[in-house]
Amino acid sequence: MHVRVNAAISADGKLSSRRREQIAISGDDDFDRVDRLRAESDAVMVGVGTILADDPSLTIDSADRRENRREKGLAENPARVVADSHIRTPPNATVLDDSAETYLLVSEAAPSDFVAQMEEQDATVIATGENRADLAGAFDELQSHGIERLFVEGGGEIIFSLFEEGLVDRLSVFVGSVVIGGRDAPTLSDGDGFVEDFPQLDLERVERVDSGVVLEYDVPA
Ligand SMILES: NC(=O)C1=CN([C@@H]2O[C@H](COP(=O)(O)OP(=O)(O)OC[C@H]3O[C@@H](n4cnc5c(N)ncnc54)[C@H](OP(=O)(O)O)[C@@H]3O)[C@@H](O)[C@H]2O)C=CC1
Ligand SMILES: Nc1nc(O)c(N)c(N[C@@H]2O[C@H](COP(=O)(O)O)[C@@H](O)[C@H]2O)n1
Repeated sequence: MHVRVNAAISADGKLSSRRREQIAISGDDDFDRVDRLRAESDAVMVGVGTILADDPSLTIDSADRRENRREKGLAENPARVVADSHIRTPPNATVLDDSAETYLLVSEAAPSDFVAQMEEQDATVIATGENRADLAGAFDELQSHGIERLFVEGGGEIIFSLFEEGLVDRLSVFVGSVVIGGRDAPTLSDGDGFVEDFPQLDLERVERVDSGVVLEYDVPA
């Protein structure tokens, strides 16, 4: 499986403010770049923190791109994947609507009545890991469902875990020309953080987009 991570950060590295509300850091051109990357993927993934904060759709905006996928025999939207160990995704979350397939990556500790409720809503539940979803194991299972190109849009907790487990192949970051600040505001990579063996990146491309810049990195194995 090929895993690409993308996020938009402020010039001081934040994904959002301390209120953890959705903030449009990207401008129109960057949102369009992200829409193209979604269209080129088999699935779009976020952590449940992003579901609770943003209630995203994770679908493709452009009708042309959806049509293009249909012509290739693909579903008009990529699948949606939510890392959600104990099922905190609300039953009325937009990712559970019928515009795309949805996978929930849960742990074996996820309450069985919540699992049943998600399955009733046509979500596919993949259980790995004792108390927290085991991402590597869950990705193997996603591959068996035909997901080869996974596009991860955040947030900071899930991005850290993916780097920690060596699961990231590519990273693109839009750096907006704004300062958000706040010691409790989420950053691109949160979790416990690294103290040694910091993942190294190869900077491949820098492009001015909107009033910011897109940095495109390869992540060597
Ligand atoms: N600017 C941007 O591009 C973006 C901004 N955001 C912003 O980021 C914030 C949300 O980020 P954040 O709170 O970090 O949430 P995340 O979306 O990273 O979700 C984190 C949650 O995912 C669950 N999870 C399941 N398995 C794992 C695992 N193996 N490793 C880590 N987490 C796992 C955990 O909950 P549990 O233990 O219950 O499973 C964890 O709390 C919001 O403010 C949102 O607006 C989000 C995306 C993009
Ligand atoms: N690329 C990008 N730029 C920003 O400024 C953002 N705030 C985000 N957020 C991500 O996009 C998701 C919203 O998706 P929908 O438009 O609802 O499909 C949001 O949940 C974050 O993952 N991204």
